[in-house]
Parts: sequence; C-alpha cells; structure tokens
Amino acid sequence: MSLSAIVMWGANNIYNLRTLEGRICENVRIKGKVLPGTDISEANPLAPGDLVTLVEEEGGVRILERQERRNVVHRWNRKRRKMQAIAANVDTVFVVAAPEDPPYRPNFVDRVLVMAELAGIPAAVILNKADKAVPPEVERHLSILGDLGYPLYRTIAGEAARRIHHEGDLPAFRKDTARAVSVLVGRSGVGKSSLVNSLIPEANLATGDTSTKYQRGRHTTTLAKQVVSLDSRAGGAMYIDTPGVREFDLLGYDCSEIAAGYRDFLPFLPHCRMPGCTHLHEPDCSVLKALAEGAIARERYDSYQRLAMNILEENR
Ligand SMILES: Nc1nc2c(ncn2[C@@H]2O[C@H](COP(=O)(O)OP(=O)(O)OP(=O)(O)O)[C@@H](O)[C@H]2O)c(=O)[nH]1
Ligand SMILES: [Zn+2]
Repeated sequence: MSLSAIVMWGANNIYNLRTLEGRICENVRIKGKVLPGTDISEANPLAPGDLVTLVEEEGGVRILERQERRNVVHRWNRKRRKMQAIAANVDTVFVVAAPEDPPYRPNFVDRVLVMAELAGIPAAVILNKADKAVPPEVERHLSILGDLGYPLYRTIAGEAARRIHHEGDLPAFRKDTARAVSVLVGRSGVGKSSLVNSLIPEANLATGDTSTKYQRGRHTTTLAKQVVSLDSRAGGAMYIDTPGVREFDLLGYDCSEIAAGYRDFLPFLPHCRMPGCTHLHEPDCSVLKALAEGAIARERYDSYQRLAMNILEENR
C-alpha cells in the first residue's frame, strides 16, 4: 500500500516526514539510489515541503518517489556552485529583515523578492525587531516595496515581545498564514527562529544572541527546518525556517531573467531596442529611460545593477 507524505526536513538523505493523516515518520530513507521524479543534476533531491510517495516495507517505510512540485524556492549554493532547493510547494515567501542588528540591506531584500517572482511564488516582507527605531532609508525602501504591492508585517518576537507585551503585526501574520506553507528567508540574526517560536511555542527552535553570533560568525540554524503547527483544526500552518545567510546570491540566471524578477521593470522590458538588453548601458534601453524619468526608483535600479554586475562577472 502506498501513501503520501510531506518532507519536513532531512540531512544526508535521511528524512523526517509527516503523512497527510498527520503521522510523523522519522529517519526515512529513499528506496534505491536515484529518486524517481528527480534529476541527478539537482543539488538535493528533496526539500522541506516536498510531497513524496511512501511504501510500507518490512522494517519500516521508504520513499518511493517525489511527486510533481507546484513550485520551488531556490538559493545559489556558493560552496557547491549550484542552485539548491530550500523549500517546495510554498504559498508565500517571507523575506525577514530587521531595522538594525543586523543592519537592513535593501539588496538582500530585493534579491529574495526577485527569487520569489522568478519562481512564481507570492512574496511579502517582515520587518522584525519593530521595537527598534527604523532609519529613514529603511522606511523609504519599505515604502517603495509597499507601492509595488508587497505586503509588510512589522513584528516583535521572543524576549523583546514578552518584555513590552506587544508583538506588533505578529497576530495578523499568524492569522494570514494559518492554513499555508510559508518560508522565512533572512540574514542570520534577524529573528526567524524567534518568530517561529513565538508562533508555535512547541517548535522550540534554537535561537541565539546576535552580538555573540555576529562576532563569531556563528549560525544557529544549520538545516532548513520545517515546523508544522500541531493544531490540525487550524489547518496546520507550516513555517519553513531556513538557515540564515550573509548574502543571497542569484547566480543561476542571466541579466534578462533577473530583470523580469523586478516587478517595477516589467512594463518597460518589451520596449528595449537591443535584443538581450542588460539594461546597464545599451542605447534606447527603456529601463534606463524609466529610471531617468523617475518611473523606476533609484534604489531598485541600484540593486538590479549590483546583481547584474555580479552575474556578468561570474559568467566572464
Ligand atoms: N529587540 C528584538 N530582538 C529580537 C526580536 N526577535 C528576535 N530577537 C533577538 O535576535 C536574536 C537573533 O534571533 P534568532 O531568532 O536566533 O535569529 P535567526 O534569524 O533565526 O538567526 P539564524 O538562525 O542565525 O538564521 C536573539 O537574541 C533574539 O532574542 C525582536 O523582535 N526584537
Ligand atoms: Zn534595457
């Protein structure tokens, strides 16, 4: 008899799964060498959120195949120099940032949004540590993103929330994600694990002190972990907490693909004169024209430019 299950997390090809009936299966292995439904060029055959078919065998269950993915969240793996799936079958990608400690990086936020656009997944922004003062340039970037239609939640998590008895927009976030699969992507120390712990106290993810973590460059979260709400009546919210990273590279794409991940560039892209326009220097580039006319925000173009230059350098 075969049954379906969702991958929660795994390492070294051993996975923890939850069947659709809610049964947890730990330390499950793949049957055979290559998993049907996957490609050997993939850095990892399964990611949190993947649906798999299981077979019940003597000695326990095995993973028989990966079911078709609705979508997949990727990240460039610097060490292995390939795209790595960090989550699959996702409803929303949340880029988590903080006003400070670690400092807000507009380029990082834009890159995660571009990745979500290219994967066809709705995206939103969480400004955690909203108990701290927000610098004006951070407000400016958030308002540009708001104008582009990205929802924003200003949250307070963990100890800070308990101290001031206020969680900001966390209750609204909880409500909006109650039946969904959500992925949290952010730099190390912005408070992703604290957020998940505040949402689901049973989750008990390890959280760290940023100051020490920062100085030593230690990362608390080493594996993408999927935390499943135990309240099945509420639909079973799933939060995939991904390891914190310093940079979010998008090197698996070329410039024209990247530009299509900038929502604000889309109306202009069909009007560039040069085929394969990189929007960096070409004559009659409609993106550069829109920038000059103020129809594209300088901050957004700057982050595109940096990303495009990275890609050109990498492919040289
Ligand atoms: N002031 C304030 N501090 C917070 C808030 N949320 C989390 N923190 C603190 O920020 C630090 C880092 O939190 P974590 O939850 O470990 O951060 P993370 O993003 O999961 O870090 P990685 O696992 O390295 O990716 C901890 O000391 C938390 O207590 C908040 O809303 N306000
Ligand atoms: Zn152009």
